[in-house]
Formats: sequence, C-alpha cells, structure tokens
Amino acid sequence: MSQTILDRIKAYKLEEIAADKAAHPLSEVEAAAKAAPPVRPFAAALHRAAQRGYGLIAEIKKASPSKGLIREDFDPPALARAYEAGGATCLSVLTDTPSFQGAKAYLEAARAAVGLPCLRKDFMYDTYQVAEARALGADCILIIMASVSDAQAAELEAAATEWGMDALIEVHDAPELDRACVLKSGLIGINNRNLNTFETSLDTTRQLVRRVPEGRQIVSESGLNSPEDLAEMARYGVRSFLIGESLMRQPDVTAATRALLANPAMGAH
Ligand SMILES: O=C(O)c1ccccc1NCC(=O)[C@H](O)[C@H](O)COP(=O)(O)O
Repeated sequence: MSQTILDRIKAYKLEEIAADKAAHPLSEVEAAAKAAPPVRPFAAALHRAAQRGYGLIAEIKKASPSKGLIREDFDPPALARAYEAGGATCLSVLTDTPSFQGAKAYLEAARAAVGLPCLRKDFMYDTYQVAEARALGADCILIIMASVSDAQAAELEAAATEWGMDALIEVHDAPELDRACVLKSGLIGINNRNLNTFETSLDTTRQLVRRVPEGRQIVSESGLNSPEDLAEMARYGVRSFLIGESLMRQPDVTAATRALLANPAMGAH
C-alpha cells in the first residue's frame, strides 16, 4: 500500500524526536518547561468568546502540503499582533518545518508578542514533545486522532494536563470522534480537511457535530473562508473556528480578522 502524507510526516517526526532527545535530554526540556511563562487558559478563552460571538483560533501558517507557499511576507510576531488587534481569541502556530515551513522559534516569538493563549500546531507522538511545547510557551497541544493510537492519545493528553495545558483533540470521521470522546478533554476539533487526500468540505462538521456528546466544545477547523461560512457553522451550533490559509492570504490581516468576526450570527450555542 502506498504511503499517505500522515505516514510520511510520522516517519520524519519520529526521527526528529530521536535527534531532539539526543541533543536536549528530557531533564533539560523539563527544566525549561518549568521555567516557561505561566499557562494562559486556552479552552476557557475560547468558551467565553464563543458565548459573546465567535471564538477564533487564528493560525500562523507559512506553507502547507496541500497549497505550498501561502504567505511570503512572514513575520510571526507581527502576524500575532495583527491577529490580536483583529480580535482573535487564541493563536495556532505551526512548528513543523518540513511540511509547513514552521519553526519552534515562531511559537516562542509569536506568543511573546501578544497576550493570547497559543496552540502548538504539530504532529505529536511522544510526551517529550508535550514538555517541549510547554518549554516553548504553548498553552495547548494538538492531538490528531488519525495519527495516534488510543494509548498514545491518552498519554499525550495526560502529559498536557500535567503541564497545565489544554489539548485540542482533532477528528475527521465518526470512528475518530468515538475514540476522541473516550478522552477527558473538552475541546474537540472537527477537521474539515481529509489529511490524506486534502479534500476539504464543511459537510464534515455538519455531519459529525450531531455525534458530539453534550458538554464538549467544538472547533471547526480548515477550509473556512468567509463570514458566511462561519454563520453556516453557527447554524449547526458551532461557534469556534481554527482558520489559517484564508487569513494568511490577506495583505491586511487585522482588517481581515476584524471583518470575519464583525457580525457573528446569534442563536444556537
Ligand atoms: O493544511 C494542510 O494542507 C495540511 C495537510 C496535511 C496535514 C495537515 C494540514 N493542515 C493542518 C491544519 O489542520 C490546518 O492548518 C488548519 O486547520 C487551518 O486550515 P486552513 O484554514 O484551511 O488553512
């Protein structure tokens, strides 16, 4: 069977983690995590924003496997400030280099420039990466159910909790959602993008939302482009969003963020 993009990412990530562990032993990373600035509440900020209007996790994303280079003029602290000025609730910062041209330093720099809680957007397989995320200042980690076993997901989630961080549990189909619901995290991200084919459809959120148990906070992720998209998701009770490309393509990121959030649809929460 041919390798999927997630297989390829996993293969190089495991090599990267091994190299990182050799260069920076866990004890060193844990010491840095303990010395990191205090955690900013991520899920709580999103919840509050979604009650008043929309919760927005605005993503700092230079490139992607599906689109190649997205934004040439790429200054993470400036983009973080632009998102904050536009009304974003939280930031997501890609720290993966081979596929997204991200960097760990981007997370540190973006977070230091603003007061917003930050997600380390990466492919997590090892609790070493969770400690590293905290050392970089992350307030939340991503757990992609398509790329980890149930045991790995539980271990990553427990490590995030131990470090005081939140975990966004990402799913793309019903079996992944059922596995995610066994975890404790209240934050469920429904990714509208199939990470193997790159096909993006808001139908993914429309279909999965009804299977999410009461009390979980849903974040619709990927392929959201306009106030109309957000209003459509709000019709399904989803008021929190993770958006990268459509904002990253705008010359004025503050104005684009402000325009996206200007007139939230009211109604279902
Ligand atoms: O964005 C991709 O092409 C991609 C490919 C393979 C794995 C993950 C990928 N993206 C990660 C994300 O989930 C998105 O960056 C995020 O949800 C924002 O999506 P968008 O608003 O469509 O940039």
